[in-house]
Amino acid sequence: MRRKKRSLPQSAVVGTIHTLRGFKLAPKADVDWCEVRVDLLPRPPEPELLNGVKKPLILTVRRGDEGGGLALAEEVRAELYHEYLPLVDAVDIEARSLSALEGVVAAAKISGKLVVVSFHDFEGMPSSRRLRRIEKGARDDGADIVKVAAVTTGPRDVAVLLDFLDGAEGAASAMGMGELGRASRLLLAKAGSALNYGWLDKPQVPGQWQAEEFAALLRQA
Ligand SMILES: O=C1C[C@@](O)(C(=O)O)C[C@@H](O)[C@@H]1O
Repeated sequence: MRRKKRSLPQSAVVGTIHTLRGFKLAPKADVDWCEVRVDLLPRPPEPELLNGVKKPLILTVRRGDEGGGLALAEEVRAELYHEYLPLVDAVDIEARSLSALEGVVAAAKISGKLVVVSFHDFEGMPSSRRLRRIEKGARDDGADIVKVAAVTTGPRDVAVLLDFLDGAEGAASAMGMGELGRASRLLLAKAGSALNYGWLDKPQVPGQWQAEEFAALLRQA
């Protein structure tokens, strides 16, 4: 598949591919984008598998402490990003890995790929001020889209994510995990979150919708 330069997604539903079966489901799935979680797959996928998805693709290779499945040396992780870069439309890098992977961001920019910079909090909800600082740092380092996923247990947590979207200085994504995860995802996608994740094969994060169900609900919401 030839990869043309993508414009920024708007309220797009992303189906995550984190199992080999995910590659089979993706081509027919009624979603806007797909994400390949190379770190969660049993082995690095063959290029044909990525080409077979036939949808705009995000490449993600997370470290264990970022919610990923890989305990690899940073050079190896960078190599994986470089290897798959021509086959995708965007790369997703966790904010804390930006300095280690600055070469990947540079290569993505040169080849016209979108750069998504993510921040995850699997324990709670950061303050609005902290999220704003993270956004500023990410944009300074080249982020086209800044994405936050954090635990939403009560209305205040959802409000923090809505506020993050509302005050963002460019394209942004926000989503809850846990108790109010699903409810927050519908609301945030409707409120303009650029990328909104759901599972294709099996749940990956507490609070995700099945991706096609999510897309259908959003059309009605
Ligand atoms: O950053 C994200 C968002 C996510 O963690 C979620 O909460 O749906 C799912 C991940 O695969 C993706 O890289």
